[in-house]
Amino acid sequence: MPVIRALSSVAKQALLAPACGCQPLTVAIRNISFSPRQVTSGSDASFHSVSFSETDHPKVLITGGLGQLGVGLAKLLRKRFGKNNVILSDIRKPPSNVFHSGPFIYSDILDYKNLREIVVNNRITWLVHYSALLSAVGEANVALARAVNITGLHNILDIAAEHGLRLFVPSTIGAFGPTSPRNPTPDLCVQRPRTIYGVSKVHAELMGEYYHHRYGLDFRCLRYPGIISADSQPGGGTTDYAVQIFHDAVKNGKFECNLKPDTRLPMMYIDDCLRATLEVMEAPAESLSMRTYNINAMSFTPEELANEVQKQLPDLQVTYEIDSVRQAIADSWPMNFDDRNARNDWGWKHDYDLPELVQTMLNFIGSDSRIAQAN
Ligand SMILES: NC(=O)c1ccc[n+]([C@@H]2O[C@H](COP(=O)([O-])OP(=O)(O)OC[C@H]3O[C@@H](n4cnc5c(N)ncnc54)[C@H](O)[C@@H]3O)[C@@H](O)[C@H]2O)c1
Ligand SMILES: C[C@@H](O)[C@H](N)C(=O)O
Repeated sequence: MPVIRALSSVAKQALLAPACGCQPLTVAIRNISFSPRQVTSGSDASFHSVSFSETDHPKVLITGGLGQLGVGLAKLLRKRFGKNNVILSDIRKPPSNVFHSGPFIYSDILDYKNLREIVVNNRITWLVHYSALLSAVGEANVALARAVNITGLHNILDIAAEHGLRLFVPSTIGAFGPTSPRNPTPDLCVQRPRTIYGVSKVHAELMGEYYHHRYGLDFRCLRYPGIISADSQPGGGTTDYAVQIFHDAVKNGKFECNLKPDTRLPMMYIDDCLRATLEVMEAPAESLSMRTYNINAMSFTPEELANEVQKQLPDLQVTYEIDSVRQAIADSWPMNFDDRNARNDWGWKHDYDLPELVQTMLNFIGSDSRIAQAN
């Protein structure tokens, strides 16, 4: 009998062992009983038992932090948790204002050991994973997008599970495709995106939820719409036109749009997006009936956006020169996003609709360019 018991225990361990064939590791964190990747030099049980207490400030690492969203998120989180509790990271060199505004560290998410070292040495408790190649640049470099968005995500998931981190990974309207209901798009429906970006984001949603159920990982994910910001540039997506129009309108009075005038997409002002991210990270686990939520604010077409901008800048001239890659992507994405679950579960509520968005963007960019002219 002891032999049978031993064999059945080995079989159980084998069944529970992750696909990478690593040894399972028992850690003293709520539900996590198995690590998905082997810790090479033996587990440090005392480290794992020092888990983040709800009364402490979290110690946050943001990957891919020098893109459109990371610097703004660091600013918001530093206001709440203290400057030194939020570390920005990226593979690019930070501009001097970012470098001097708080901790910055080099981190390539494809380097697993380097990531682990950063998490351990800085006693990280929250990880916000922003590194990615977006939809349009992803189509231009599928191999790199696959590496960063999929292999990189695997590193992040394993590190987060091993060290009991709360993990935020953004998804996107791009995680839906032409066979999804597009008007509106609910949280749960067919997801067959036709871009490497979308495929990698569906993969991230599913892997995060799987790690949550299998290893107890505290995975949280929001599907962002196209994000519009004044003081940071978008990184090569399909919704970038909705940022560029403001800069061109103020500087040149002319804008050439790369999407058709009637292409309707869900959009959000950056302050709403970053606040939603903080709110879902702080939401009590019991309030989350799902781990991946749609969030939305507004939906508009290039023509509707141009009309709203022209209320403030009547001389703006808009022409259309369609980019066939971006147009095909946009035509497969949601037109309206159904975010009722986020609103009901953890109280999501946006502040900015189209008129406030336009006013805020023009005020910001207008005052910026007046300052530049004066200098
Ligand atoms: N901006 C949007 O409209 C939007 C909408 C939906 C979802 N999202 C998601 O939000 C996240 C942040 O978006 P963003 O607009 O700031 O993206 P971005 O393209 O502006 O920035 C991404 C950053 O990732 C970094 N990066 C690339 N390869 C890396 C690597 N190997 N290691 C570490 N960093 C690497 C880049 O240097 C870049 O600074 C992304 O995951 C994106 O998919 C963004
Ligand atoms: C929508 C979002 O994921 C990004 N802005 C893109 O267009 O690729």
